[in-house]
Amino acid sequence: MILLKNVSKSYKNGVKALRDINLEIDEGEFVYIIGPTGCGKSTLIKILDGEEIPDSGEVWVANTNVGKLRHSRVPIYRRNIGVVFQDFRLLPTMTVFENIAFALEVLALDKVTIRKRVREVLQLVSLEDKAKAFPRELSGGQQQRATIGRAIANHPKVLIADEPTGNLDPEMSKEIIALLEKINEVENTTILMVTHDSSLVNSYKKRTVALESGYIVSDLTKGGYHNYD
Ligand SMILES: Nc1ncnc2c1ncn2[C@@H]1O[C@H](COP(=O)(O)OP(=O)(O)OP(=O)(O)O)[C@@H](O)[C@H]1O
Repeated sequence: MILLKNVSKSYKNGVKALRDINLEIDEGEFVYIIGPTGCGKSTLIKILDGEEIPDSGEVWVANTNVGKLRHSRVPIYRRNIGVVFQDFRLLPTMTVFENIAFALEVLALDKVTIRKRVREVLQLVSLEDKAKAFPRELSGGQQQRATIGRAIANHPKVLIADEPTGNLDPEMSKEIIALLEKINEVENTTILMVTHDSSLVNSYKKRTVALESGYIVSDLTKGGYHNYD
């Protein structure tokens, strides 16, 4: 599903954000990407969603050669990927239902199909009773669940969650991990969760790829990470 071959990326200021990255992630996998601040996690995400182009190497996501994607093809390619950030980014003037529906309306799907999928998603993220609520009326955890619902509405092949628990307390963080696991299982979505929270990674024992100074320093199938910072 995801394949990076000898990928390197430097910025104009000379910072080498990623160095010779080799990574293969199969369809349906759940993988944590962990590492200290500045290790290259965001750069990796930007390369996967076509926002940045690597200096060298190959990047394949869902049979698309992302590094070679023409600029005009990026929006269509991004339909394969759902991205969730730590700061939710829901539209404040729309209800939860409308926020999720909006992700499908831009794809010009018909109304009946949209309503059916939004109801299905609301059930999956356990927000059926909040369909008519506005984001400001929700707790942080509920807002993040709505954001995740919006990100998966279009059945993306890959869901990238960039520090999705960054603004949440430990209890809500657990809820979000449980939801991501459920989506991974029910929808068979390949999930990449970026975090710097080693305690979280160590309590869920899933494949964990650790980055440091732009290098992959470990890739362990049953988790495990020790931050030497
Ligand atoms: N647009 C940019 N221009 C120049 N340097 C950049 C740019 N974006 C990131 N960098 C640098 O590249 C390195 C990797 O940054 P990146 O944002 O990928 O790290 P990160 O692991 O996501 O960090 P954090 O956990 O703080 O978000 C850092 O040294 C950063 O300062």
